[in-house]
Amino acid sequence: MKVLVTGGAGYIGSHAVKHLDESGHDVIAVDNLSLGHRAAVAEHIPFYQTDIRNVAEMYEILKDHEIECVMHFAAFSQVGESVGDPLKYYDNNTYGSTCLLQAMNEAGVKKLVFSSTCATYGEPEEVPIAETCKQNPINPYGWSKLFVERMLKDYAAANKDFAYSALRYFNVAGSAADGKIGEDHHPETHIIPVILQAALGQRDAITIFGKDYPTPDGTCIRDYIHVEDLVDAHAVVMGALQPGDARIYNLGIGNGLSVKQIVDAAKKATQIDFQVNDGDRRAGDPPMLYANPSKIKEELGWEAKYRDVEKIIETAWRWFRANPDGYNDR
Ligand SMILES: NC(=O)c1ccc[n+]([C@@H]2O[C@H](COP(=O)([O-])OP(=O)(O)OC[C@H]3O[C@@H](n4cnc5c(N)ncnc54)[C@H](O)[C@@H]3O)[C@@H](O)[C@H]2O)c1
Ligand SMILES: O=c1ccn([C@@H]2O[C@H](COP(=O)(O)OP(=O)(O)O[C@H]3O[C@H](CO)[C@@H](O)[C@H](O)[C@H]3O)[C@@H](O)[C@H]2O)c(=O)[nH]1
Repeated sequence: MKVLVTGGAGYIGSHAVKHLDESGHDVIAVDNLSLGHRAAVAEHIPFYQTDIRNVAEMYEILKDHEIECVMHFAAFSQVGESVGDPLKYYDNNTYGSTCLLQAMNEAGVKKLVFSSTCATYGEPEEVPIAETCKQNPINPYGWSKLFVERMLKDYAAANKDFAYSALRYFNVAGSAADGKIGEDHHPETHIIPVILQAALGQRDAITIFGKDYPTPDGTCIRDYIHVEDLVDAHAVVMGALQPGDARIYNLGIGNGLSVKQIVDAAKKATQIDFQVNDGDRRAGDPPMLYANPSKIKEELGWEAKYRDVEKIIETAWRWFRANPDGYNDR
């Protein structure tokens, strides 16, 4: 299929571009490089440094390449930042997706796979979280994505030949197994890369944000899925999309792990006893998020291959040790 990946130079988008290319699809990448890295996209892949809010340019790219499906990763995604600067999130994530849909509409592109998030569930009424769980975000980031889900539902209702999927990711981690690409965020806020920076000596310590949550060890619980499993699920979902489809899936493993458990797993994976400090809660963090991942397994036969977080951390550790300065472009 001819696929355009937005946010293709970012962490997950670059893994999607690589996976689609290696699976024989015709893939092109768009990224404004506000956070992404040109070197994360292989030279032979057509790349456009374009903002998704530029409808005219996006229209031209979609038309020129006769794109059949868009995988839409471009967004800002830091929960804490979204609490302090909500307009930044509504502008880029919600309005940006509106612009993208306008360009797709004009260019006649009928398929979209959208990066949603388990942050749309807020503090879920029950865990594990099924897709039917009420969506009630507790931070602007989650709202900025939930609005897009709603917009897609309304757009699909008005355009019966349109097909889309909203994939609600839990916490994405790890790096390509062949070590070619990895995670490089500035600033880095995600727990696993922050820990690995501490293990490399680039940080004095890591801080656990809150030990007084209503969880067994008092730290927040999340569900960590390997980035290569995640992008594989995208390709499977894309292949299943038929006109009129609205496929909503959780992408997680279904295994809730606390921040303390992640710290312990990282100490084992790295064999380094980095310093761990206790800190206050971070604004906007729900105590417990983990998936019921059975819907995608039942409907499409897909499930994650990486089950062990230590193995996931090992792939990230390999990338961090080989590339201590990431793509070295900041
Ligand atoms: N990382 C996670 O754990 C996680 C979990 C749930 C959902 N998500 C979602 O997955 C997607 C990708 O996340 P990521 O971790 O790869 O983030 P990332 O920051 O590494 O990648 C996002 C990319 O989008 C680009 N971008 C941002 N705004 C743009 C715009 N207006 N026009 C063009 N390009 C733009 C950035 O330059 C960056 O390269 C996001 O939509 C995020 O909300 C991520
Ligand atoms: O230095 C740190 C960083 C994080 N945490 C904690 O670790 C957990 C995971 O945090 P992080 O890695 O920042 O991920 P989340 O805040 O859970 O958000 C990620 O996962 C969400 C889905 O759960 C996505 O929607 C977001 O885009 C993505 O950033 C949270 O409890 C944090 O409070 C710490 O204790 N110390």
